[in-house]
Amino acid sequence: MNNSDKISWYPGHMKRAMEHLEKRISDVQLFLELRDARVPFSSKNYHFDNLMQAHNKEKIIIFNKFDLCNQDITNKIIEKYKKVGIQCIATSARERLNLRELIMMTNTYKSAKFATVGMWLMICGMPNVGKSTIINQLRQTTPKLNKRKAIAKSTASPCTTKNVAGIKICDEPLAYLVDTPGVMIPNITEEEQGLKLGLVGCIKDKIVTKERMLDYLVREMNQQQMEKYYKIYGLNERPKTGGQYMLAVRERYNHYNYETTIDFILNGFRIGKLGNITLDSVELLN
Ligand SMILES: Nc1nc2c(ncn2[C@@H]2O[C@H](COP(=O)(O)OP(=O)(O)OP(=O)(O)O)[C@@H](O)[C@H]2O)c(=O)[nH]1
Repeated sequence: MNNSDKISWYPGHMKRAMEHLEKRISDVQLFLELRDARVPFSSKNYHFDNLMQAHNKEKIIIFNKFDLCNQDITNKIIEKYKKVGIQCIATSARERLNLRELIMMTNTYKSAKFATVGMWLMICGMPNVGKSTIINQLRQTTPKLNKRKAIAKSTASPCTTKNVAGIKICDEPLAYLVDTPGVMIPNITEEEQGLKLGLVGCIKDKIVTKERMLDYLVREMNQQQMEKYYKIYGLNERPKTGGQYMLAVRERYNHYNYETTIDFILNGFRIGKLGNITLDSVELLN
């Protein structure tokens, strides 16, 4: 990642996203901050936290994509957060895990002001963490709403969530989503954070090079003693570097070029084929 990449990714997007959040902040009773459970700290946005504090707003942190992470680590983080009074929950929007529990959790924040009109929520999170998927799935958990078609578009590439204005996501307890899901743009200060966010698809591949991401991934998977990532491609030996891994997979599948192999591996990682992993360490909490 070079400086110009950092600059082009961050300020314009970030400014617009934050302006949008600020405009709607008074309409919202509770924010749902969606993070990718594979990067539970790297997908946090400090500007967002400052904004919440400045406006005295509460939030629930949702560690989504629980089906893809190291679940022991997520459980430890949740335990630690809860001890200091931070509300959080692990979900898998794809597998509809804990969505009803999430809605019940939001209900505990209901104040007298919102008693008859229901809860007004806003979902915020970095690109690709699953905002659209969770919105659509939340509606599916409500019997009367589940026959309607999806209202938020979900794709595997970052930055596709579009306006979804004031929609009902639950009948009992009554809950609405206010306006556009807030897309928080990462403020990347370290290369390692960029590599992690690139791997899970929160930032576009052109921002960090795919070769560096692959090298980082192999190092992490080796450090965590994972085996599935090479065995699944029929390799008997643990590769030492991303380059070694890529060459072995390319030879095995007879790919036409390196680019095809790298995309093949990165896509495999992103859908969880290479094994469950969390790239941030729980020690970052201390
Ligand atoms: N395995 C898994 N995949 C998920 C989960 N939630 C979402 N996805 C997938 O992640 C990708 C991105 O999901 P979206 O819902 O489009 O993410 P988003 O946050 O709305 O993305 P932007 O529009 O870029 O901000 C899609 O391919 C989803 O199917 C989950 O809990 N588990």
